[in-house]
Amino acid sequence: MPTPSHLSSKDPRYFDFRAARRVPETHAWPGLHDHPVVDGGHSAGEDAVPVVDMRDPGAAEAVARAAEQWGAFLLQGHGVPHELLARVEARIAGMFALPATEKMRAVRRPGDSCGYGSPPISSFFAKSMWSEGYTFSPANLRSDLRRLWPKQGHDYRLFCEVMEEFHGEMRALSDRLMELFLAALGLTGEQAAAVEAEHRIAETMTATMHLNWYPKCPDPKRALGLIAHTDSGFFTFVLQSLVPGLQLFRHGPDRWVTVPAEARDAFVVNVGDLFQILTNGRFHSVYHRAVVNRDSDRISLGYFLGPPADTKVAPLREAGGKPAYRAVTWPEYMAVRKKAFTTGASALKMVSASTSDDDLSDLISS
Ligand SMILES: C=C1C[C@]23C[C@@]1(O)CC[C@H]2[C@@]12CCC[C@@](C)(C(=O)O1)[C@H]2[C@@H]3C(=O)O
Ligand SMILES: O=C(O)CCC(=O)C(=O)O
Ligand SMILES: [Fe+2]
Repeated sequence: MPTPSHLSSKDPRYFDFRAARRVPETHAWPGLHDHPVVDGGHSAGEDAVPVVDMRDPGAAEAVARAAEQWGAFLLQGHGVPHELLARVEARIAGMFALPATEKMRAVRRPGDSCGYGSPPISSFFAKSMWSEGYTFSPANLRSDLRRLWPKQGHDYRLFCEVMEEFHGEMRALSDRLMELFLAALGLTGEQAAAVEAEHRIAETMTATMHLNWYPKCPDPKRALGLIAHTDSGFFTFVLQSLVPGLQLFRHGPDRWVTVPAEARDAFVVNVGDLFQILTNGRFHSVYHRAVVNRDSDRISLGYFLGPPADTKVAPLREAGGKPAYRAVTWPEYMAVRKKAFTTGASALKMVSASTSDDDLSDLISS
């Protein structure tokens, strides 16, 4: 049967992770061990991944420290019920356990942000990752999910219901976290309300969900679950199963810090590139990757928040200092980042205030 033209040779349709007895060259990444890996558990001293408890009166200061120094933290006391998170995880596991032919009905088409298969970033690399992913928009949940379950049966209904409930909780939590971030910048409640009235940041934020499945791997030292990257939006909540695999990059000395996975129901919060721009560099995005292991599959969920596609993001006056970045929309930033991947440059540097209007529009359009 002819292969649909939108499938590349890297499409997971051609690779059965379950049957693999070794990691082939197509999936073997060089340079994975250039930096040591350390544990980021709570007793790890300066490598302990910061923890923020939203119920704590000192939460805003804890967010400020973590967002300035790490660009990431574990979030506890968020109020999203354990029982809901358990149902979400069970439904995700069920979705990834579908036969490949069924998952591939929803394959990501070129240029689409939603769909099944490798995440968009994979198109910039020659090697394939040891994972499958599924991206969808909670705003179009029912129609997006019909590509996966065209008959709209029992599994479709349960998946949609649980994801709608989860999205409801997460969208409300996103507003609360945005308030906490503004307080962390030093804004009083009144100033934060004025910022929101002027820019409508929290009100207009959009959510995208990306689910990751990292099958167990016969030779985890050669393979990579998700290539090192920064998230591009404002911030991301990551829910990881009890299997560790997420690593955060830290400088001085350069190392990967493994985020502990045993903290029941904690979300990892990653600061994204557009938030670095919005906060004028006060909070910085975090470079992170996911590794795989020999014994267990791993599942994670990313709930990505960012501005609507037509909204320019520029440094907030209230963040202080001379604006360090130019104003960009999310799609414009993605275009710059694409360019950066192909040239090895830094996308954030490319949108710094020192880039001229003309150079920026060249970068976006070319
Ligand atoms: C909202 C988004 C962020 C994301 C691109 C996307 O449109 C949907 C998938 C997201 C994801 C998940 C895996 C890593 C990542 C870099 C990628 O390729 O797809 C992120 C994107 C991002 O943060 O830029
Ligand atoms: O699997 C993980 O823990 C990280 C996932 C991630 O970074 C992403 O989806 O952007
Ligand atoms: Fe990420």
